[in-house]
Amino acid sequence: MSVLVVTGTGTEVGKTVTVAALAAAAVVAGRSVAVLKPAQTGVAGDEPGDAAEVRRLAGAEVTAVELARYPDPLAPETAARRAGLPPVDPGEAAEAARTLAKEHDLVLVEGAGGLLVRFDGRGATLADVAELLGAPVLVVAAAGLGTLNATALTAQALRSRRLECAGVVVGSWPREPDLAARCNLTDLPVAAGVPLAGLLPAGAGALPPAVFRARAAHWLAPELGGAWAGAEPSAAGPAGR
Ligand SMILES: Nc1ncnc2c1ncn2[C@@H]1O[C@H](COP(=O)(O)OP(=O)(O)OP(=O)(O)O)[C@@H](O)[C@H]1O
Ligand SMILES: C[C@H](N)[C@H](N)CCCCCC(=O)O
Ligand SMILES: [Mg+2]
Repeated sequence: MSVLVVTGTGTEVGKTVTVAALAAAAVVAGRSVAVLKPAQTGVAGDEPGDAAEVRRLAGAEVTAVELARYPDPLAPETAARRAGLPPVDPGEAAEAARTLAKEHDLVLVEGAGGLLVRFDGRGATLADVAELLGAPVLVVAAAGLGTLNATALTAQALRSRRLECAGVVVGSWPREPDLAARCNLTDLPVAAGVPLAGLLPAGAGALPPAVFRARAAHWLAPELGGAWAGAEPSAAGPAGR
């Protein structure tokens, strides 16, 4: 059983849809999968969060676990404080992942926002969870101008904590990539110091789940359980290839 922590260079970069693709490729390959979202913010009541979205796209075989949710769409520390609720403890998050790893071939842990977003008043972050687990961290990045700096900063933060970076994935590859995006196919791995390990085509999250599951492996490199050979998604978009 293995645990993979998934962070991003920020929020809204495509972590959830990337986690869903990782889960789908593993399910299709006959592996058991759990997704853990330690801190879900910006959802209230019984609204579906990221873990539920992963299960919707990757299949009901996926075990989806959320440790805490807070209504304000903010960093978990801030959202917990404003809600008067206890923050997520990184030790509890790591223990939850270990427990899931006893019964699943693959456990995917999705952060909230970027790597150093605070969980609690002590400044604990997803990096602390990864350190406690000794788990590699996959970085999900944006495609276009600005992503090189954000990716390099995230990779540097991982290295400074002696955390293994499992690669960088572009969370939403545009149908008509501009000059910066096209150059980033070469420059992103240099900025990150690790290989480019996948491209999620823009719109992938909106595909019918059956199509998403059938295509997910094409978007991820073999080291992530996929069959992506480095080509850009076809212009036909995520459904086509
Ligand atoms: N490849 C994609 N296909 C379809 N929609 C996408 C894709 N990437 C991102 N989005 C959309 O952008 C929004 C943010 O994506 P996503 O939820 O994956 O971000 P995130 O990095 O997981 O954010 P958070 O920090 O809240 O977890 C969502 O509404 C999602 O539908
Ligand atoms: C609400 C959002 N979708 C995420 N769940 C939380 C993102 C926190 C980002 C904090 C920050 O980097 O400014
Ligand atoms: Mg998400």
